[in-house]
Amino acid sequence: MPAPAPPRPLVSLTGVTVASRRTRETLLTVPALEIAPATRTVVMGPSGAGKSMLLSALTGRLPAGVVLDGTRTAPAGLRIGFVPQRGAEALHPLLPVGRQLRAVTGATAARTRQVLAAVGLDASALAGRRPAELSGGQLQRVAISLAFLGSPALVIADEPTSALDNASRDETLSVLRGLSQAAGSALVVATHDPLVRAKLAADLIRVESGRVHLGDVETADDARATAA
Ligand SMILES: Nc1ncnc2c1ncn2[C@@H]1O[C@H](COP(=O)(O)OP(=O)(O)OP(=O)(O)O)[C@@H](O)[C@H]1O
Repeated sequence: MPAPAPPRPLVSLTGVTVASRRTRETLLTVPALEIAPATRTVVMGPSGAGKSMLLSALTGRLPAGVVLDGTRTAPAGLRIGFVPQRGAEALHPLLPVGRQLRAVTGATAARTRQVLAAVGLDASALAGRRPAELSGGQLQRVAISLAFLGSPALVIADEPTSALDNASRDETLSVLRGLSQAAGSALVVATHDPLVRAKLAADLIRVESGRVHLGDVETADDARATAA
């Protein structure tokens, strides 16, 4: 019997470059990259290397002032959830948290309660509280709930733990891993922290000086660090 065909990737980038519209400087080069369903990947690299730009290229939503050349393919209507560095960035500052989760996603109160419970939060305790009344770790878990309430096939997180203490970091990674596994969503996380990769048991993409490398290859940055 022939082996089953591998699942179709959620997003493929082929021969992609992203450049500044004004200066034409190339900011990111992606020879070939595929994100398969239900996989976990971390994107690592020095500050300014192009990690956030790669996340934007994967979503197909680029910041103003840059242009993408090459081929990005993704199924029509691909649902993508996004988790920012600070949960507050995903939330309206004045609306009670429970109400805004339902208003933004259209989810029922029961489903909202269920997803909040999955990240360790009690919906009734949050119902009347605004984002400023929650801790950084709680806000990050609310942002994760918001991302998963939309039933995404792909969740993108940009430095989701860099503003957290170690305990909140571990909790955040544990809920990201647990929810993505339970929902069958692929997870792509940009980070500076090698522990994030270990705790997520994720594949690795390196970005160095705007160029994407797949897997545990030694980059010029690694060679310099080893030589130092
Ligand atoms: N809207 C934009 N227009 C032009 N250049 C940009 C724009 N956004 C980012 N850049 C440039 O693209 C390059 C990559 O930036 P990016 O934010 O992807 O880096 P990063 O690896 O995520 O860095 P950090 O870890 O510090 O967040 C940088 O040189 C940055 O100045």
